[in-house]
Amino acid sequence: MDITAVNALPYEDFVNIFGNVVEKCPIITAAVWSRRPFVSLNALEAAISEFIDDLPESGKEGILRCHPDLAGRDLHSGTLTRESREEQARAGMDALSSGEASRMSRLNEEYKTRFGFPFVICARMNDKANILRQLTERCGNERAVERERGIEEVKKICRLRLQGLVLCDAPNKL
Ligand SMILES: NC(=O)N[C@H]1NC(=O)NC1=O
Repeated sequence: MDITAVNALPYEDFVNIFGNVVEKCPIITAAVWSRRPFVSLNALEAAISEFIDDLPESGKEGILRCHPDLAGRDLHSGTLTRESREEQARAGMDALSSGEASRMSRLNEEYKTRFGFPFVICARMNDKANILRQLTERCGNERAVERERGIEEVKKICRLRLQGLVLCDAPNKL
């Protein structure tokens, strides 16, 4: 799908195709549709980033709260979105040893209790060891630092999801 085809999409199709580039936040996709035409995929990504950056702190935290825990309940109950399932599987989150799983669960809870939103990291850019290390380290940060850090990770996840949709030849997605 090239950018001309993206720009030609009615909003229903645009939201159907791109609605989960930010996890469970189709409102962002619906909002940026009115910024068409995009000169490139980067311009679409930039429009999403700007929308997120313009949100108040509560909105940014709301985006983080739409993300499932890594190796959390949704993974075990099979209720992850397709995108998140693939990302978590690629980082080995579905194949943790019982020791790793309990450590991840304990740290995820500690993080959420401390900050009021879940730990978010771009799973496709990190392996299991790296995720556990970063989760441990980031538990020690300040809330404002983690809010911004989490949002940076959301943008990385978004970029890879957009690339997967637009750069791979997927006419059936239209
Ligand atoms: N909590 C969290 O980071 N979740 C996510 N990360 C990612 O790459 N996909 C997700 O669903």
